[in-house]
Amino acid sequence: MAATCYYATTSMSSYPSTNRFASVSRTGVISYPTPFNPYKLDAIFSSSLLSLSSKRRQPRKLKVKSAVAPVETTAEFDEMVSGTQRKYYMLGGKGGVGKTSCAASLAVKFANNGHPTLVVSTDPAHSLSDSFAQAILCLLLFPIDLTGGTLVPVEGPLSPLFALEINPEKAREEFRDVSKKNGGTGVKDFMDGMGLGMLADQLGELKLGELLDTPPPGLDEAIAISKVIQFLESQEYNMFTRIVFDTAPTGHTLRLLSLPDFLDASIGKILKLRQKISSATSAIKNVFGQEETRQDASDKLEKLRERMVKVRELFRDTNSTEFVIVTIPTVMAINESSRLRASLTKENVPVKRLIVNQILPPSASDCKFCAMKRKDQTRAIDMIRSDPELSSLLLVQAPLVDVEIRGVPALQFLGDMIWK
Ligand SMILES: Nc1ncnc2c1ncn2[C@@H]1O[C@H](COP(=O)(O)OP(=O)(O)OP(=O)(O)O)[C@@H](O)[C@H]1O
Repeated sequence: MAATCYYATTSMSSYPSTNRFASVSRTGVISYPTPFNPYKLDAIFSSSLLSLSSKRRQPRKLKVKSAVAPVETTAEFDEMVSGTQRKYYMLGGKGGVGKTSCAASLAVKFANNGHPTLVVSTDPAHSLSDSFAQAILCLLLFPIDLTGGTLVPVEGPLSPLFALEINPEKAREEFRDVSKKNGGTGVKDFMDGMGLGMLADQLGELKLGELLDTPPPGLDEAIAISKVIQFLESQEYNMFTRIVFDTAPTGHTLRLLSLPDFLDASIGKILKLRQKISSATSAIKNVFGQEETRQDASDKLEKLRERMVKVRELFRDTNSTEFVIVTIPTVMAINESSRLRASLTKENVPVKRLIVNQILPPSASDCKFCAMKRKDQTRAIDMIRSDPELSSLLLVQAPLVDVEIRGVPALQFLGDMIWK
């Protein structure tokens, strides 16, 4: 069926041409986002904006033969932005679907709507720096980059926006050091030497060596998140009212969800064991003079356990946290999203929104490739509507744009299309 639409003719290579990408209502009327208005400063630094000089012309009427006709839903951004109490948004999904772009665009949108915001990447393969095109700014303006575990200001939004990339290796080392001191091979050797073989066997059961040498996937992220929570509790960071997490791909996230329970139990056992060792060997320890070090390690381990419990609680707190699933309109990605939702439900993690990213924009004249692709995407979107895990979620559609999303103006533009 033919539908009337407006088609803004601009050069394919110029960034603002993305305003051709529109949403299609049930009745087939296509509406376009508000005109793009980049910041001047960012325009200087962001390579994606070098071609801003091309002129935008007035839209003209065209007839469109076919287009993916998704049900028009909004992300209900009003609800996300309301209130000044702190809220956490975790964006996750299959690798490469656009988690970082969506997370960064949400962070920019929050900051532009009055929320001092922090966006954190806990994905071992960070791309937050790339997304903000911050490396360019770093070289010119800041002596630091996002990867150093330091909060980096992101220039452009109306309210403060900071970005942080956690170094998972460092976080893991911290855990390893603490655990080794308290229950790892050091203690085992010590106990063996003291003829406490039975307790040593119990340690063996915990497979502590394995845990420390080849940490379970998700451990890095759990520790990284717990560290973020830890420093957000300090007064210095009270100002942040929105925290956006760009999480690692699905598999990691799922393991992360069950990890706090596992670690909680393991660390709990280690601590109990530590108490047993303590009473059995107090006389010997006094001779060795190690009591203080061990107590210190015990305290650290206990703190780590508490932080893990907090991560678990945070993920499940409906009042302050939401997990947003990001996907693309392919059968494989949607199947994975469905499994992710099922696991999140099982773990009592609140999910309300599903972002379907990279939807082909409507076009007046599809080539064969585009027509096929569009059909494929329509089929995939239909799958969502009949999927028992996904159909109840708010389905938010994000168009595929013709340039890479890099830099604050680009993220703002994407954000204005997704977070409405
Ligand atoms: N709607 C979109 N239109 C065009 N390009 C997009 C869109 N969304 C994301 N991209 C591009 O796709 C690539 C991957 O995006 P992004 O890094 O956000 O994905 P990711 O899910 O975080 O990836 P990873 O799992 O590797 O961390 C980037 O080059 C990004 O610019």
